[in-house]
Amino acid sequence: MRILQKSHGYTAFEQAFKKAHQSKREVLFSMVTPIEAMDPLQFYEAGYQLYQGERSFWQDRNGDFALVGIGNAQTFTSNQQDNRFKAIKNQWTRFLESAVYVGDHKLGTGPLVMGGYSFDPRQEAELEWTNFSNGYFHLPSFMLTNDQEGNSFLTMNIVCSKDDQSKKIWDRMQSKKDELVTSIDLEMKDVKVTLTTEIEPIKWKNTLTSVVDRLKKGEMEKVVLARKIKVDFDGKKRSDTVLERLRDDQKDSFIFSLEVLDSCFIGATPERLVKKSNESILSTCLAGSIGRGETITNDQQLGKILLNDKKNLHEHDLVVKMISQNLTVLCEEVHVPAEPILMKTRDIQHLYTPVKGIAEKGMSINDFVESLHPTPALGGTPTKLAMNVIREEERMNRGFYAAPVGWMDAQGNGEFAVAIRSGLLHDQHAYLYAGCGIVSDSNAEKEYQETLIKFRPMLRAVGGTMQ
Ligand SMILES: C=C(O[C@@H]1C=C(C(=O)O)C=C[C@H]1O)C(=O)O
Ligand SMILES: [Mg+2]
Repeated sequence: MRILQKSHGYTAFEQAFKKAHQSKREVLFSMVTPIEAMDPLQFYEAGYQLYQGERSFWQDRNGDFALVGIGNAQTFTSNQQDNRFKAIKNQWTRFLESAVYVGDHKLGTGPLVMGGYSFDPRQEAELEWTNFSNGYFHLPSFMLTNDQEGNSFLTMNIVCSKDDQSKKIWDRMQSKKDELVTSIDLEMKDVKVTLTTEIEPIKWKNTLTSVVDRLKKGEMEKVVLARKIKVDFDGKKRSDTVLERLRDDQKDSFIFSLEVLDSCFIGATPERLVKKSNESILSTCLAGSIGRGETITNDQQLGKILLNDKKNLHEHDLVVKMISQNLTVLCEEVHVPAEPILMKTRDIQHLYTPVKGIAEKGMSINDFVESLHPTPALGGTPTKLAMNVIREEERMNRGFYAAPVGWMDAQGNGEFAVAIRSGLLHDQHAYLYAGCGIVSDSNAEKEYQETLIKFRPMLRAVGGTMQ
C-alpha cells in the first residue's frame, strides 16, 4: 500500500450518494490523496489489465509535471463542426455543478479531464480515426499527479447515480486502487516491425509544388502540408513501450498518449499551444526548422543560418502575428519578444518565440484553445483559405495530429500542446504524421527532407525503419 494519509473518504462518498438520490441526478465524487512518489509510466502500465483503452498520459516539457489517467469515470465528446469547443465546455461545467470534493485540491489534482480535439472537424474520417470524435476528453477514474516539487497524488473520481449501492462501489474502487499503486513488474512482450511505408511521397511533393505556385500568385501566405507513414507490426503495438522510448529520447518535449477503445494517439511534441495557471498565460510560436549538426560548431552554425534565413523567418513571423493578435483579445496584457530564439530537440532545431500574457477575468483554458487553434504553425495564413487547401490537397485525415491535446481542470486551468511528432496506434499498425510550413519560396525536396527529420522521433519510438 502506498497511501500515506488515511482519508475520511467514505463518509463524504456516502454524502455524494445521498445527494445523487435526492437530486435524482449524477453526482461526481472526487477525492485526492497524497501517495508515495510513483513513476508515471509504472502507473500507466499498471492500468493496462484493468483499463486498456481508457488510459491517458501527459508529461510536460520540463519533465517534472506528469498526469496519468486510468479508466473512464465519464467521457465528454462532441462531433459538432462549429461548436465543439463550447459543447465540451458546457458538458464539463454542467457536470461539475453537483460535484463533491474531498482532500486538498492542488493544481493538477482533483477533477480534471484529459483529451483533445481533432485538427479539422470538417475533414472526412478515415478508417483509422473512427474511434475519435471532434472533441474527446475523459475524466479518469484514477489519476496520478506528479507535481514540480516531486510529490505524487492520487485522485479517485466516482460518478454516483441514484440506483447504485455505495458500499459495493467503494470496496471495488479501493481494491482497484490498491492494484494500481502496488508496483508489479510487468513483462511487456514487444512486437516486430514487418513493413514501413511512406504514403505517396512523390504525389506529396507534386502537390507541394502546385501549392507553392498558388502562394507565389499571392492566393495566400502560408499553408502547412502534412503526410503520413504507415508502420506494420506482427501484433498489436502497446502504447506503454512507445511512451517509454519517447520519454527516454525526447527530453524537451511534451509526452502524451490518449487511448480511445483499441486506438491510441501518442507523441512527443515540443510545441505548447497554451498553458493557463490562474491568470498567467504561456503560449508558443514555433515554426521554421533546420537539422542538428554533428559537432557543436556545426550545430551552432546551422542555428545561426536558421536565425537569419528569410524563408524560415517569414514562416515563423506569421505564427507570431496570429498568436499575439488572438491573445490580445483574451488577455489584459501580452508580452511578445521582438526576435525568435532557437529551440533544439534531439533531431531538429526550430525558431521559437515564447509568449506570455495575463488573462482577462472569467476566461478558461478551453477559451484559449478555441481561439488559438489552428495557428499558422499547423494551418496557415489566412486560416480559412489554408484549411480549405489542406482539406482538398492533403488527401488524408489528420485526426488528432497537429491538434490541441492536453488537460483542463474544474477552475478553467490547464495546458494544451500542439500534437505534432505524433502517431496513431491502431490494429497492427502505426500511422505517423509530419508536416511543413509552405511559403512562396519553399522547395518541395527541401520540405520533404524536413518531414523526414520530423518523423524520426516517432519512427525511433515505434521501431520503424526507412530506407
Ligand atoms: C507540422 C509540423 O511542425 C510544425 C512546422 C514547422 C516548420 O515547418 O518549420 C516547425 C514546427 C511546427 O510548428 C510537424 O512536426 O509535423
Ligand atoms: Mg518549415
